[in-house]
Amino acid sequence: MSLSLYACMLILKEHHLLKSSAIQKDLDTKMTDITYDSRKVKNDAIFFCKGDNFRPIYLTMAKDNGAITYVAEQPYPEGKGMNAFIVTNIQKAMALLSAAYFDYPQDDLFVIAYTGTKGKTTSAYFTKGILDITTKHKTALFSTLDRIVGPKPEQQFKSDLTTPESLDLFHDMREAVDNGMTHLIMEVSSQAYLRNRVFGLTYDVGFFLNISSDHIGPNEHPDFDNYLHCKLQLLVNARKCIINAETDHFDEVYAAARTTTNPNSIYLFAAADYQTPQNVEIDFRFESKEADLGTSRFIFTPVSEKAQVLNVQGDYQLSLIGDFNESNATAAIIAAAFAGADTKETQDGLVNVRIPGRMDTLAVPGHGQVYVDYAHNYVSMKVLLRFLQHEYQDPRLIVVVGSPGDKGVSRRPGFAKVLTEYAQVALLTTDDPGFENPQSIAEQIDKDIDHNKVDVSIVLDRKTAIKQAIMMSQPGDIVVLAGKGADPYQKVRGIDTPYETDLAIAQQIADEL
Ligand SMILES: CC(=O)N[C@H]1[C@@H](OP(=O)(O)OP(=O)(O)OC[C@H]2O[C@@H](n3ccc(=O)[nH]c3=O)[C@H](O)[C@@H]2O)O[C@H](CO)[C@@H](O)[C@@H]1O[C@H](C)C(=O)N[C@@H](C)C(=O)N[C@H](CCC(=O)O)C(=O)O
Ligand SMILES: Nc1ncnc2c1ncn2[C@@H]1O[C@H](COP(=O)(O)OP(=O)(O)OP(=O)(O)O)[C@@H](O)[C@H]1O
Repeated sequence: MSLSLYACMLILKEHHLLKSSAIQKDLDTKMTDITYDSRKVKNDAIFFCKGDNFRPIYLTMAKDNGAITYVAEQPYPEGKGMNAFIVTNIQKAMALLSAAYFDYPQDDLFVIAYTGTKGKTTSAYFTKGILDITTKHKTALFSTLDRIVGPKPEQQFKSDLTTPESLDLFHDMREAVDNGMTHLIMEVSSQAYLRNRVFGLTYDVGFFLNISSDHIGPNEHPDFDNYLHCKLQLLVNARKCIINAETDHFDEVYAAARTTTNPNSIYLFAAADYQTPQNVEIDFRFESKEADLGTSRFIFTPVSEKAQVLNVQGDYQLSLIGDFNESNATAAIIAAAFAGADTKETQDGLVNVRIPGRMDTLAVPGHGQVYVDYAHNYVSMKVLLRFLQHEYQDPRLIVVVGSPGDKGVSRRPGFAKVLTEYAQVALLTTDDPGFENPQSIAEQIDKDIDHNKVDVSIVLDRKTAIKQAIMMSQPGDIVVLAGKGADPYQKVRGIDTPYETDLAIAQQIADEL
């Protein structure tokens, strides 16, 4: 892979990003490496000076390590003797130049993108389950949990971000294409738009699943409007837009899709009995059928004329319980159908999908049923606890939960509200405290809980909290270990401190009984 100075110049000018340039060599000079990390620079690299924590010394290091060109929002004396592109927006410039450097790998992939406050990972894994059959394992996945760029085990690794930095995104797409992948399913976070990680990227099919208050705070979005605005950008950049008609702010979501997409390419889905306030026509419906505590069953029906051509009507079964997962699976069926899946592949692909940390369950002899779930804001906890309350017919709900530090501050009153509404016992504990004091986070949740309704204790050591919750539970009770999912770490003061996982701890406690 390579990129010439001339190509950089053209791309930056075309997008009105170039403020000035300093060219030391022939414009045909090619850069044969690309990075934003001085520690990774190889000879003849193009280096991006970006980020809140960028220091000019990194440019010196990059130059010493062989970078010949830098891109930045301001000129740096440290870059003397290098080619320089000074741009108005480094994140946009990096996205555009990375796409070009990696030779536009998105053009060789059918790209399915999911955004939404909740359900992205689940929908993405459901879609992968189906398309692995349809494409014979030629489907890549960029999710919060895993990045899968090929069929071999060494082509699968853990993600650090839901949506990677643009340079990494296009790099991994190129790897996927070179590994023979034909399809890509990706989760797109609101941060990805805020930070221009997906600037210039168009999706074949883009999904808007839902929106609820989250990710607002000093290191995230300034307010809800900004959060919604960023999420809507996915629809503006999708060739086909699929919207969960039951989402909050439906009017704004639908309007965003229509700004760039013909209504013929916009599809809505909803539960069988859901009526959109404006009487907009629903294209796909799903209807729950009788389920047991291990499986969900539902009927999926394309109802509009334009939806019926997809021909994936049928009865579907999931190994992942939770009525919200039927909505997520509906999205996956639509995505897979647009990618060419038929009903049989879809049924076979969905039935065995399990996602680490989503509705994992464990029966503890002599005690309650344990659920480990990644629910970590008001809405996701509410749908989870409401579902368990309904399925188990008003059991005693014992919930172990904490709220992360440095972000998502609105989750704290949200947890207090949902615990008051549904739980009988709450053990407030530690969940990625970061640079905050976990005791103080727990107290912030605790102060808004109605103590007449919920028996609350603060047990900061998460393992101890889990043990106490399980040991106090009686047969018939439900113990919910919420928020961490399958995370094998606690983020403490900038360090991912190893953590055994909620499920492993629960299993260990059960084994020791
Ligand atoms: C706020 C945010 O988006 N920050 C991301 C961003 O950081 P940044 O651009 O500010 O870069 P930085 O970490 O300040 O580092 C400065 C630069 O110096 C470079 N450097 C550093 C050291 C050195 O020796 N040499 C060197 O060149 C670094 O490579 C970097 O380019 O780029 C980094 C990658 O280069 C990301 O790791 C980082 O994500 C942070 C850690 C993060 O946690 N982000 C969260 C909020 C996030 O994006 N979450 C969403 C999900 C939430 C949602 O649903 O909205 C996600 O998509 O994951
Ligand atoms: N459609 C949905 N509506 C509400 N809650 C949901 C929905 N789907 C999943 N959840 C809840 O949210 C949790 C996280 O689900 P999932 O990982 O699929 O979402 P996500 O959008 O990827 O989340 P995040 O951005 O936090 O990583 C689940 O464990 C479940 O409790």
